[in-house]
Amino acid sequence: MALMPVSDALSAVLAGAEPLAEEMVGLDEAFHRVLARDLAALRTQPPEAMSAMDGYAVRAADADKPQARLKVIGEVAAGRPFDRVLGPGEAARIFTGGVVPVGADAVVIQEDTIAEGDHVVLSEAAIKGRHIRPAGVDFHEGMVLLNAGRRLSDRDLSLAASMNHPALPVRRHPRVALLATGDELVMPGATPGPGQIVYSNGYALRALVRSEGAEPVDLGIAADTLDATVAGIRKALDAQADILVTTGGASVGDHDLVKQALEAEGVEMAFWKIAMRPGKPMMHGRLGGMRVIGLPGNPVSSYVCAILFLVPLIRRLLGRDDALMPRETALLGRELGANDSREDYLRARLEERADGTLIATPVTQQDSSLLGHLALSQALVIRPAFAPKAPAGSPCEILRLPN
Ligand SMILES: Nc1nc2c(c(=O)[nH]1)N[C@H]1C(S)=C(S)[C@@H](COP(=O)(O)OP(=O)(O)OC[C@H]3O[C@@H](n4cnc5c(N)ncnc54)[C@H](O)[C@@H]3O)O[C@H]1N2
Ligand code: MOO
Repeated sequence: MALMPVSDALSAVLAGAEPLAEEMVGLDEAFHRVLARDLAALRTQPPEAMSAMDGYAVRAADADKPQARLKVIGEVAAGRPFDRVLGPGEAARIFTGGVVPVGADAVVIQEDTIAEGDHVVLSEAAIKGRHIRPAGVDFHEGMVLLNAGRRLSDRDLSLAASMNHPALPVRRHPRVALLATGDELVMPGATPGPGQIVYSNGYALRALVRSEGAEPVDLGIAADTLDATVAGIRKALDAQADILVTTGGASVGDHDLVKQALEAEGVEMAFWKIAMRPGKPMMHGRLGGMRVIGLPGNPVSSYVCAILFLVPLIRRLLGRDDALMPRETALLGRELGANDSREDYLRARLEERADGTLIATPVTQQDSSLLGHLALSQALVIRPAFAPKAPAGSPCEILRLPN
């Protein structure tokens, strides 16, 4: 049977993935959360024309050349506006953030003035509008400055505060349950017995899940039995996981029981096996509201599939406006042979030349068990199925790996 193309598999994983419910959180908690609704300013900033400097508010027409001598009629500090109108020949002492008095249309900085009792002499001419921040120069009440679907940055939090929002509507964290399978797995730090290997996949996956704004739920390691795998799936349901990610047991061996266990629990499989390397035995299905992604056990396969399928799914559930990872163009750092029927995702080193050109050099060993090469790679080079031989220097598509 022909394997499912990667793009069809991604469409199946994302089909019907609607943003999760919203919740209100305080500004400090909103960092890197995804905004659930467009956010409009609740006020105009600055609310009135304000001075950008310490000095004197003046009427520019009174002081269009140096040596103008003006009467100082009062003082304006930030938060302490003053209610008099500036008349001809008058000035007001003003400090940064002070509301510019009615009648004034320029500020002369303190360094360009000489105070003489209740008068001030300007050593520079005043220029209309100079050192004044007009009302609303930053934003006006009602303006939408942050859009739904945006992952909030540190600067966004200050902007939202300035818009006078003490709390923001964000999408709740998707819960991602991770269930490893394999009799051979022991935890890091243990002394592995004959043939045993150290469990590693979950660490990268949980970190990736967390960095994408989802909440990982660790369901541990299930033994290679149907009962243990079914018990793990039920734990995911009990944990109200939005997504269950299994690792291992996805292929065709006698001990690969994940698909069987999922189907026994009523999972409707959308696909099993895709035309991709690494990641061929990946599967996907649904159990009620829980989406299931069955990843292959090889550590590189599970990670690459998580980047390609799990990350966009989490982003869709968060309602992000950038669910699909951007692809870039680079030049190949070495020759590649012709590809077969599986789309290839080659681990590659990435360098940037002085002129900005990216050079992606696939590591020579691409076996899907090699974590050393994965850790040293910064990108995946994407080779379409049946791509012909490509010489060094030819353009290729890449996907950057997260840091
Ligand atoms: N006859 C065939 N054999 C295989 C095929 C195939 O099409 N026909 N596909 C191969 C491909 S491609 C992959 S990928 C693997 C995936 O198989 P499974 O998903 O069943 O994975 P396991 O057999 O359970 O494990 C593979 C490998 O990875 C190690 N592993 C598993 N989990 C972890 C973990 N959490 N941390 C670290 N290492 C883990 C496991 O010990 C195995 O060495 O199947 C091929 N076979
Ligand atoms: O496609 Mo499997 O995922 O090589 O290694």
